[in-house]
Amino acid sequence: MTIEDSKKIEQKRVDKVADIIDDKLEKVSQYLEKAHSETGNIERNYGENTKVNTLEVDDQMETNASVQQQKQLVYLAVENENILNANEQKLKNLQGSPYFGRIDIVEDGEKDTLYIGTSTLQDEDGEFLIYDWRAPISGIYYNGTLGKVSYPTPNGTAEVDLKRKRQFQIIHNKIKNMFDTNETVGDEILQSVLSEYSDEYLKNIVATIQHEQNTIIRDTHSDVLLVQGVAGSGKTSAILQRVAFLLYHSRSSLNADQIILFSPNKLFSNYISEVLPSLGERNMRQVTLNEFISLRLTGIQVETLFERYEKDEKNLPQEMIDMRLYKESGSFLEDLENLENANKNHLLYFEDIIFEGRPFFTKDEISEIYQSQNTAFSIPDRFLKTKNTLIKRLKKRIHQDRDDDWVQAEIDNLSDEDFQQIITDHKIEESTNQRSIIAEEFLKDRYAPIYNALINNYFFNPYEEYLYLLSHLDQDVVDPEIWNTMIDAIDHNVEAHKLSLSDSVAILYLRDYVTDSGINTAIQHIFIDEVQDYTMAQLKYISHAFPNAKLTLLGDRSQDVLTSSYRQKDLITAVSELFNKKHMTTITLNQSYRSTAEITNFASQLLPDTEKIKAFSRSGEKPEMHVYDGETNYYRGLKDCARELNQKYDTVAILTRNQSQAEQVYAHYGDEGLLTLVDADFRSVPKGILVMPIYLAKGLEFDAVIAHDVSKDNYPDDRSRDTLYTICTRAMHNLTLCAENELSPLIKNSVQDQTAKLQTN
Ligand SMILES: Nc1ncnc2c1ncn2[C@@H]1O[C@H](COP(=O)(O)OP(=O)(O)OP(=O)(O)O)[C@@H](O)[C@H]1O
Repeated sequence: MTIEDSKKIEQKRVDKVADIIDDKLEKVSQYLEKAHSETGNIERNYGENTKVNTLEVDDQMETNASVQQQKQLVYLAVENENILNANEQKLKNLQGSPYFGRIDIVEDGEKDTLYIGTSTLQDEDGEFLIYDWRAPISGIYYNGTLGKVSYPTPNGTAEVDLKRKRQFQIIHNKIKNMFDTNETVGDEILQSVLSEYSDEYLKNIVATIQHEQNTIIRDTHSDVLLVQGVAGSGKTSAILQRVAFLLYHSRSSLNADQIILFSPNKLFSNYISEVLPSLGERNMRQVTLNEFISLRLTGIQVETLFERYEKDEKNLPQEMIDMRLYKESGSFLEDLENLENANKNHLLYFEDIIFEGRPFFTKDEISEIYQSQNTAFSIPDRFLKTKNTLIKRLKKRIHQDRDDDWVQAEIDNLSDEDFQQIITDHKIEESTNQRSIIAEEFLKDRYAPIYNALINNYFFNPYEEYLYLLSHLDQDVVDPEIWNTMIDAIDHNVEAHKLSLSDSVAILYLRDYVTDSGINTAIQHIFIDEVQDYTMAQLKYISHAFPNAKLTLLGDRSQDVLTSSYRQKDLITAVSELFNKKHMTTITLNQSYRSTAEITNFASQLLPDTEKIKAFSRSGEKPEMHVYDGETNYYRGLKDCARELNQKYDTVAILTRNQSQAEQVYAHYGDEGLLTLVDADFRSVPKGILVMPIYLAKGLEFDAVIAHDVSKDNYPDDRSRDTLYTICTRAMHNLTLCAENELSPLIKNSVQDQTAKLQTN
């Protein structure tokens, strides 16, 4: 049979499946409409008073049985609607492009043909028209070459003979491309996908997942999965496909709320937000490291990495580097904990508990309770016993105070309604001492802030404790005098309610340890993108805060924009040392997909020989270097260049080293309407000509990139390598580097090697 004949047969099948999808969609829409009006009816039946909040079903508030029953009905109706909505979304995702792969297999002598798409579809008889890409057997499509292959089943590994692997590109239900291949997923389809222009949102890669990426996506065994992947190798894409895979794999025990992705910034969060919905799944929770820490340290302004980077001198003094490296290491946290344990007689720093402007429990009273605990117990145990004693004393006070005159007077002053409310709220029955019971409940409400303060451990001052430990730490990192100056600086900072990231993490770790709190056992998976920006202390804290979570860490040691000026250890080595007690798998991705081969080869030259990138065979224009004589020429040239590129490409990003350079470009531009200055408050990346510092463009990609001022002054030496590399690798189709006067030594060779074209102006 010719390929054309096969294509006709395949097209017929696409038409048939497309009709079935349309039919199913219509039915689901009808069911949905019905379900929606049913939910409305149930709600309306009970009127405003019993109206139930369907978003936040708070069981404690309403105890009334009929309301509970009502809630259950609404809950079921909403659940039903949710299921239908999810179904509808899945069918919509299949519409127009129902599948992308086909495998022909022989299993136990029986032939079978399977089509693979974003979700399962069955016909009326239960026949599978499409297999979900995450089904165990679909793994063959991504991993196996023709011949004998195996896949996991609940009863062990099954073997099949893979006879054919076919890929489709189906657009608007028409087969645009169709190939039989022996490879993971052949170049033709990838070529076509990768040559598309950039979008506001990252797309899923489900149809073209590559072998190595598939290993990351389908890993279910590792406690820590570390991926070192070159720029554009699909790390972020793999994370999102992996989340979708895990949700399918552990459907009954895992939901999207039990997964957290630590992402670099808000722009990035928005950029990736469409991938999971396009795969029929809900988005996981997303948080930046700063948000995560700030939430746990209320009232403190935690310095962001970006802020610190902006402030950092290019040449940090060696002592500063040494202190930073120590305070960012996992062993720093261990040293603090060990020191805390070493002196059994050390008195923790306690705080008065203030109620209505006066100490309710003084720190002397609290200290006395703590000191009366047997020192044979651990610090967290003694702390807990102290807390329990305080709670008991509070209860006793409530019991004692209830007959006090002021309490009785306050009760007398209660309105009838409030009085009655206490009786109803606390189900107080009529009895001789009803009034005392009411007084007690009244006091409980009144003293609730004290109870809260005790429960939240506000009587412990972790800041003072941290400063104390720092000043007693037997460190040999720097001169004691310099160390003490650093402690004084933190002290000042705390007074101004400010903290650096590394101090915040240490304080949180210490607070959690002493108070035995801060742990979230519900989270099952933590994903960290751009892990090269994290310190080992931060990773240690995250893994301590989520003890049941498996970690997937993805990064690129060569994109260490924020700390390359002083970081020394290799990412893989450092992470492996930190998690040496856990089952860890490391995967390396060397192939880049984002950029044309010309751009990738150029960027690759910036890296040491051992770290070369494999370019994908998509060719385009050679990167250009424009050198201008003097500032006026430079900015005029930069502007012309951006305008010219914008005629061909929707998004042209001028990327700078830092915020002030971005502002400088913006100021020189004059014609403001033509250029958008993107800052940390942006939630999405607009089209047109943009200017932004590279750290905000982390993880993003643009059709065309202009690297701003790649001169000798701006990128003088090796320490600028990571920044320049990260800038260059954001470009998909076109890369232009502009410099004033003299080119940076980092790229001078590229002209001789002819990986870039030089143009002097
Ligand atoms: N298997 C694939 N099929 C199609 N496109 C892919 C594939 N892998 C990666 N890509 C594309 O390559 C580009 C880069 O992918 P992604 O952003 O996931 O890489 P990354 O490793 O996170 O990059 P970086 O570290 O540079 O931010 C994206 O446009 C993505 O869609």
